[in-house]
Amino acid sequence: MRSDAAGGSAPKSPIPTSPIIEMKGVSKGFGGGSGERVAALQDINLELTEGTFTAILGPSGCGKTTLLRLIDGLVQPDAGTVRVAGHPPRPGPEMGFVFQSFRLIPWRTVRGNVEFALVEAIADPAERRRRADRYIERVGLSRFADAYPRQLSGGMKQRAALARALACEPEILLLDEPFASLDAQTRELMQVELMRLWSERKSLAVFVTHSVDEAIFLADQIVLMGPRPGRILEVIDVNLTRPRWSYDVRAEPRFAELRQYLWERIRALVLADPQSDFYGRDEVQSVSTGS
Ligand SMILES: Nc1ncnc2c1ncn2[C@@H]1O[C@H](COP(=O)(O)OP(=O)(O)OP(=O)(O)O)[C@@H](O)[C@H]1O
Repeated sequence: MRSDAAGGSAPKSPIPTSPIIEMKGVSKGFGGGSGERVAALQDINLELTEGTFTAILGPSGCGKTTLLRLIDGLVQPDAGTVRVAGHPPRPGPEMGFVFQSFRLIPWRTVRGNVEFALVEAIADPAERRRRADRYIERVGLSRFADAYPRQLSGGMKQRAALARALACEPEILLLDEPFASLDAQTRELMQVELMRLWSERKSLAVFVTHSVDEAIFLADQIVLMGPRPGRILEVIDVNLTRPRWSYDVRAEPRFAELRQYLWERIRALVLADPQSDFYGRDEVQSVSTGS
């Protein structure tokens, strides 16, 4: 299933081989409104290795979030197995989460939010503060460490949420459309910020997104999913040199090639999905995915 979509010619990035996350034959359904079971994911087989950044890309409702929830153990599969470092998954400090909606505690400051996430991992309050301040500094929020979430812009809130997740120094970082609510410019800046932070520790990262450009900019590999029930169609190696913020990666022929290939595939999936608002419509052809 792994593919080098449209025959990319860039050098391969060295991807280690030991799988940390393993999903075998995983299916998951939810109870529908009229009592029937609606299949969200079907026969998911996926291995994710140490130090890799994986983007999960696919149309709305294809099960991207459900796949993340299976990895963190908050959702259990109906069939198949999920293993994290050889064990059934369970939420804990080795897994960090970043959400689109930030989920900061409104009555705590930025520092208070980060420290709170460290309570279980670090018993000594002074050490906890040092760690929190280090990560707040890393995301460029030192001047706002004593600010409350309501005093921050969307981009700053997301940086605070990133600091909170990264301060726990997780082995696995799960990100569910973390930049979807940001304006286009802030979103691009946050993508670079995330890449800088991730490249320092290279935890295994799984990033859910609707954006083709975002997936290509960030990921070592893109898991392309199809809808209803959600299934993996293809795993594509990105094969673009890192760090990608240090040159105009979007002008690379490989970037354009991947972008066109992925957009064509997603467009075809959406047009063929009877439950999609765009089912059977041709005018979608000219719509750009943007970032
Ligand atoms: N707790 C739930 N109860 C009932 N149905 C659910 C639940 N969670 C997800 N679903 C259904 O499972 C399917 C997959 O949902 P999921 O949120 O994983 O998809 P997604 O690809 O992340 O969607 P989007 O891109 O729109 O955020 C959808 O049809 C959704 O309605």
